[in-house]
Amino acid sequence: MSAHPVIVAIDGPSGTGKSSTSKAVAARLGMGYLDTGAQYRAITWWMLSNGVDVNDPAAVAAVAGKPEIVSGTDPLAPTITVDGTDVAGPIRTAEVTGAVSAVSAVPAVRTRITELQRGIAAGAPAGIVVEGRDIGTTVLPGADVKIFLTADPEARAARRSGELRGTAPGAPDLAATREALIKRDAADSGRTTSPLAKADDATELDTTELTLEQVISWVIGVVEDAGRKQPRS
Ligand SMILES: Nc1ncnc2c1ncn2[C@@H]1O[C@H](COP(=O)(O)OP(=O)(O)O)[C@@H](O)[C@H]1O
Ligand SMILES: Nc1ccn([C@@H]2O[C@H](COP(=O)(O)OP(=O)(O)O)[C@@H](O)[C@H]2O)c(=O)n1
Repeated sequence: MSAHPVIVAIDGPSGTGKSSTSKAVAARLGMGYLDTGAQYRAITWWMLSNGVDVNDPAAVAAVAGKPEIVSGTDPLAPTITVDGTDVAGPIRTAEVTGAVSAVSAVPAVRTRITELQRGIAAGAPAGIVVEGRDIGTTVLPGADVKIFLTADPEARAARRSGELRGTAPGAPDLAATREALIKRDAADSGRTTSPLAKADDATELDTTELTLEQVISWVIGVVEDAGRKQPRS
């Protein structure tokens, strides 16, 4: 038994395997799971649905406190609602994907969502795997385990494109997906407030040549090692 519920932070750019890995690790270790990207997508969906100009940071900041975002943390059935509406599907549209970097760069949005994330992590009785862009650096700098996943843009675009083709008829082709992904990485890495970055004490894993199962096993190994090193209660 560890002294406190274990907190695992998994960061990295799009298509590196954060969501699939985090869900599987959490499920196998009996922990909670939080997709922070889904929360930024949810607030972006609300802005678009309410006619807010997502390219006007002041307009976004003025209403950043309005939507109530609730995340369910069961890794086998994660949920996300905005003001009680299930938005799991709508937050994955190309429109939301195209607007999310602008909305998530607004400091008032980040403050609000970061508070929400810290509350969820602090209230996770069995520990939690939290995935995103700034979890190890900003949201949970004291996390027990910090992992930063990377992969070549080609591999990431191919994975994302394959996924979109499976779920969204008329999805953009590989080149368009690659271009959109690189643009979003640059915006997320270049923003002033809490950019996408590897924490100094995070362990990096390049997943380009690895199967998902290999990545999952490696992360579980790192989490179990950290558990062994913790002081016993
Ligand atoms: N190591 C891997 N090898 C091949 N495909 C992978 C690997 N990791 C993830 N995938 C696939 O790539 C897609 C994107 O993975 P996802 O976990 O959503 O990445 P992220 O959360 O980092 O954007 C999914 O379809 C997933 O099944
Ligand atoms: N911790 C986080 C997580 C996501 N985000 C933002 O939310 C967007 C969507 O995140 P996501 O994890 O759903 O992205 P994908 O991995 O699905 O491509 C990112 O491109 C970032 O702009 C963020 O700013 N901080």
